[in-house]
Amino acid sequence: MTPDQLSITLERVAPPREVDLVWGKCLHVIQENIPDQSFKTWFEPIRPLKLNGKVLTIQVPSQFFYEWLEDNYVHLLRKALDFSIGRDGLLEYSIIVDPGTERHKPRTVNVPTVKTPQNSKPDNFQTDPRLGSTAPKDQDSLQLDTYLNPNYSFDNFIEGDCNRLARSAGFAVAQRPGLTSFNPLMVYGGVGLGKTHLVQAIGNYIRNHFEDKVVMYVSSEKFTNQFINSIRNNVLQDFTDFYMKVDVLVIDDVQFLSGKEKTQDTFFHIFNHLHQLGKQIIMTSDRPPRELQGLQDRLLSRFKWGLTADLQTPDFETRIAIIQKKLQAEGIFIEYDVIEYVAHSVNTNVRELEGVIISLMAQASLTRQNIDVELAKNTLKNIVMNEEKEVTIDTIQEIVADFFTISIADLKSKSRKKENVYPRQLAMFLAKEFTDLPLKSIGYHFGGRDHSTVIHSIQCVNELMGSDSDVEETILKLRSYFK
Ligand SMILES: Nc1ncnc2c1ncn2[C@@H]1O[C@H](COP(=O)(O)OP(=O)(O)OP(=O)(O)O)[C@@H](O)[C@H]1O
Repeated sequence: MTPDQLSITLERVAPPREVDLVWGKCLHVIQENIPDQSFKTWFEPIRPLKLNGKVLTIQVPSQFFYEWLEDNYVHLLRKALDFSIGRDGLLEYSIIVDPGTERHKPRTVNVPTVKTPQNSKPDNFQTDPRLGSTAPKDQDSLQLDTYLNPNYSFDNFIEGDCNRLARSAGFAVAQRPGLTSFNPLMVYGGVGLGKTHLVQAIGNYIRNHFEDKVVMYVSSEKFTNQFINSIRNNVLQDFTDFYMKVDVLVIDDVQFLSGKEKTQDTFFHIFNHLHQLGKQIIMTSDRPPRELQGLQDRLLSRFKWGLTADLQTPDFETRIAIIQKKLQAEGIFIEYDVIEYVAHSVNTNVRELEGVIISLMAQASLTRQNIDVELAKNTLKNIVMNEEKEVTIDTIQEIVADFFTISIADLKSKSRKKENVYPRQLAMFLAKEFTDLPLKSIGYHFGGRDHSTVIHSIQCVNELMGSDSDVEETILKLRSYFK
């Protein structure tokens, strides 16, 4: 290296910032006082932002993260501040409220006791000046855009086989509203599978990329209430005029219009008017148009003019990706085996999956435990027990292990001993019968076996049942526990 190169290298090394040094001292104290795993989870993601006199500002990834620190580590943080700044040191949190847009919400906390959180302001619902509407300001008044939730975006909508068509059609519509052949775009699917998320993402995208376009998102329920109010207040013309002026109409849960003839008549006219003008119409429904009973045929036939795309239950890999995205948004780190366990166990819909993750975080916060598979199991057990009384794979394993007086560990182990193999095969057989889990997931719950082992076990039990009355009797007994 020549002296010139050396001097260049030296010039590039920035001196450490004071805030980094101070936070480094804090971390030193913290690391000495808590397990490595907790340190990694709760302190590594923190970024020191600035030091203003004795006030240290740190950036935390989410509201949840901040609350966790406050609930669990406030005394440790005080100790760390005493060491690095002194007893009059103060800590200020900067919370990332929306990771996508990097907005920050300052929140000052004088460790250990004084919190001065700034609550987010309620949405400022105003009538929209672009339409000159004079509708009164109540919850069913006519307002634009404000019903769009900015948290729903394409970026945080995970793509998988379950939603590929709907997502790409949605994205095409968002890029060229009214100009594709997907007009109307009808997205349908079961509860909690992302219909609202997807159509709101389309609305948000259009709003952010086409300033002049007026986007209206409304649930069919709200639309109906507005319609009824407009008749009551003798302003039906204002109501239809309002909707006929929008560029993009997103109407959620159209199955709700079922049986409401007058509302359907008005919607029909609005639909025709907008469609003729090349305005974009986007709808969701909990079932395909052909199954929408109580809707007029003339509406149903129009729903089919554009594209109808469905959302299916996400597969295992998509569930993993959804959980990871959710954790990332919350700024939480959870070991992969826990994520895998939850993804294997919750295969109904995304809302439920998110619910489990939130319960898990809450549970961990309340009991001050690390988020591990054991905690996930207990959380899931409680949710399932309370809400559905559904048979879970854990229950099956517990009952079968008890029945044969072997341990659950043996039931799941690789042991080839006869006294373990037979109960294991029976448990897999019952898991197939009583849960909706795919074979791959059942195998996963039995020590990570693959789906062909599960098929083999089920075949063995079927054969034994036909040839051995004791086996048949055992199965009858075991079944009775789950019915
Ligand atoms: N593909 C996905 N990627 C990320 N999050 C998703 C995805 N699908 C759904 N979600 C999340 O799951 C939750 C439920 O989704 P959403 O409310 O859009 O479902 P829905 O189909 O409209 O349900 P409902 O029929 O009850 O109205 C939301 O928090 C949403 O963000």
